[in-house]
Amino acid sequence: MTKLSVNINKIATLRNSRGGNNPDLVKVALDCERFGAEGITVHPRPDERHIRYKDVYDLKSVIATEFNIEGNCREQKFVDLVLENKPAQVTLVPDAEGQITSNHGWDTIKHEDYLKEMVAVFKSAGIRVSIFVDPIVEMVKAAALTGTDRIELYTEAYAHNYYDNREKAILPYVAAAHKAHEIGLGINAGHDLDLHNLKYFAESIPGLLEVSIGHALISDALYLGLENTIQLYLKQLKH
Ligand SMILES: CC(=O)[C@@H](O)[C@H](O)COP(=O)(O)O
Ligand SMILES: NCC(=O)COP(=O)(O)O
Repeated sequence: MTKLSVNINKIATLRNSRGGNNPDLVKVALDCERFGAEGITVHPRPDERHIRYKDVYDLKSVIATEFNIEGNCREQKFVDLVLENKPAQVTLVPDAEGQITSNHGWDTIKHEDYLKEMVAVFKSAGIRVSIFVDPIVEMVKAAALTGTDRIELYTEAYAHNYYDNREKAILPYVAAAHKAHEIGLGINAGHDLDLHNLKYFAESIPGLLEVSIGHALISDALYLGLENTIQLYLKQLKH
């Protein structure tokens, strides 16, 4: 069964817009768990425009499900943060500073040696590692050479092309997933997954272990309520 990890970046965006503690990020994380989320994802960025580094410490001490920290391991501050908090999983994402949102996966061929080094750093601290990649078979193959436990398939292209032709949009993901299985990598996925495109994705990707969803889920919660929204997302993952 695929686990739903709720990305709470957008809750922090809302909180930061007024400088106080409303909404309370920790409370929202705990409520997400209470409402059925099987993990909590955060993606602290160097400018701390949503998740602050301090939030990670606050969350780590209370989260009972799988805590997933995403970010760019080229930032030493990020590496230290992850090692000090020891989440269940770290997801390595190659974002440039100031980027609006993630827009590409790692070039695992070009950066194989570097990634191998970083994967070893996190794994020796007992942290499961996932590498964010585009759905390209060659990138999946090279990811395996780094020693990573999992890959996270970057699903923006799938989400973008879903309405046009979902059968075509899913093809590179199916090929990437088959390769990942063949070489023993676990599969996560995320970015722009939503209530419309999630079910077909989860049904089409065998052995999908986890999806992390933030933007659409938090937006849906404005209309549907957080508890109901989480239940609806969980329903899409049951097949
Ligand atoms: C790696 C990924 O796809 C998501 O974590 C995405 O980057 C969310 O980050 P923002 O909330 O900053 O857009
Ligand atoms: N790893 C993807 C993630 O955490 C959430 O991405 P999005 O749903 O906010 O696009």
